[in-house]
Amino acid sequence: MAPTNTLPAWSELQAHRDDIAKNFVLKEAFASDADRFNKFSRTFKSDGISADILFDFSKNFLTNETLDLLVKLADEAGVERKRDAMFRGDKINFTENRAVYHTALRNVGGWEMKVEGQDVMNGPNGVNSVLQHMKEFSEQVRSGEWVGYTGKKLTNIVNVGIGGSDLGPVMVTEALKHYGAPDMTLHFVSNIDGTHMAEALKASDPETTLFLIASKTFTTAETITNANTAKSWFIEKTSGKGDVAKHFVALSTNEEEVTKFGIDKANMFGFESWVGGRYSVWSAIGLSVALYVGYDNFHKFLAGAHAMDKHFRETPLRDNIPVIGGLLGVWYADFFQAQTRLVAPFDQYLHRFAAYLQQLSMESNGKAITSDGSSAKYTTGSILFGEPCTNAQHSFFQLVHQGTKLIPADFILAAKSHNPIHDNLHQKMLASNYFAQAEALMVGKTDDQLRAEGTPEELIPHKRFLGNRPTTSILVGDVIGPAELGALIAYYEHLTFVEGAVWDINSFDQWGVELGKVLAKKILKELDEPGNGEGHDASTGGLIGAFKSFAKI
Ligand SMILES: O=P(O)(O)OC[C@H]1O[C@](O)(CO)[C@@H](O)[C@@H]1O
Repeated sequence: MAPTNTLPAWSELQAHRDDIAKNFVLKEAFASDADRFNKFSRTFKSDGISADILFDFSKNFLTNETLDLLVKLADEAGVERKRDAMFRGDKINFTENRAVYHTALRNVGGWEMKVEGQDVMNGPNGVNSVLQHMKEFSEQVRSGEWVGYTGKKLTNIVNVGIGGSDLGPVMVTEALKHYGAPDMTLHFVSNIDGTHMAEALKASDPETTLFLIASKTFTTAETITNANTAKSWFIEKTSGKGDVAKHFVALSTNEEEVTKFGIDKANMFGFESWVGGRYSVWSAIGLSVALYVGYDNFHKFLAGAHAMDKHFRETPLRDNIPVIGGLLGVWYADFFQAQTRLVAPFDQYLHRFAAYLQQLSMESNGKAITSDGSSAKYTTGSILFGEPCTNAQHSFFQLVHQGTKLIPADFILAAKSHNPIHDNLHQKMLASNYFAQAEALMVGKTDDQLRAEGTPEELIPHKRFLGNRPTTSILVGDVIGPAELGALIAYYEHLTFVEGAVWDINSFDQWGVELGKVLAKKILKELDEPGNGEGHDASTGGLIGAFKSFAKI
């Protein structure tokens, strides 16, 4: 396609942006249009999910004309065509020659889904058969029918995986803790830092521990090293009597490596190469979720995501919620030079949500090369960060309110708490902060207001809030249950897709993580050889030498 910044809508947006930047004051836009909230909010409703989710985009730099132009840009960039290609199973991950088909994993609606003419849902290794295996296994473990080598129920789950084979399962099991089996303890070991595994093993009893070795490729150095350490520990602790087949299962696409590791292929939960790591929580990689919250809840989680898929697939662009979210991402990044996006859930259960979204967003759209191999002449992927509120307010929100950078923010709140303790006071305080932060960021505080409060003149510049800082407020109409969580994650997946489609980059590869891996492999060998390694710059060589001398290696 023609470079995105040469599309007609791009220059129209640029001209429009100059106008908006000069004249657009959010609070005045509300004052002059009583209908603004209705105009720019969208409610996500679906049969697949009992609660409505309200997406309020009205506190963004948006007018009718902005939305028209952004939709025009999406049209010209072929967002719908690219979306349809994804749902058709085309190989849109063109640098790896793969389809991008995580939507098939949650296809509870019975869509026909094929890759290279092959039905991916049915058949011996199809999505439905893996789901059935996950259902049976999770039910057997939860009921105590599947026991360890001494006949004890397995209640301690250790998931060994990194990146997408860790972040999704951690985030989702934390988010759904309310639904978790009370007798089950979960550990997620990802880091190659031995401390991570050592601490998990310290808290584990081999008789009751189930290891899930989660790796799409089953070649990731950290995961395989951690898995081997876990296996040695298990064999040693059980004096060789422990039955690996009962205590180790694999979640992977690579049967050969799984078998080499010593896991019976009957205990392997497979998926296909068209599932990207950061999109894999819906696949066998989500087994820890099914074990912890039960298969029915896992199924609801899939159903919530499918409901969002349906909305994304079928809704015209102007009302399409992830499309609006993605276009706003482009709008701020490319036309307002916003470098970051803040996602702050007002929900303690979502305390790993931003960490999860960091991989989703930054591994997907941290690319500078477009589909024809040329460099993008515009800004792409934003830096995503976040923490749950109200904690974040007492930490980095100072910069969001009064710093020099524009930081568009998403705030997420559930109308109902799973823990309405103290007569729901906590939830009401949480909600009041959710409303107050977005309002404060928008309305700011003027010098006149400060003066009226008696602020000394010399403090006025310090206490002034310029306001006019955009937010998107997402309000879940009930508690955040499995289906609502599924829909929220799918919203961000599709938002990321839309951004990547407009930027004309491949949101589905991750070559940028390779170089460091290769260098680390070489240096690992050098640590056991004399000297400071071969061919390094003076700093790297010097550091290697200092490490060896400090650590007496
Ligand atoms: O599941 P695997 O193959 O072990 O990969 C783990 C992670 O490593 C990455 O490839 C990045 O290094 C991610 O994309 C992926 O989620």
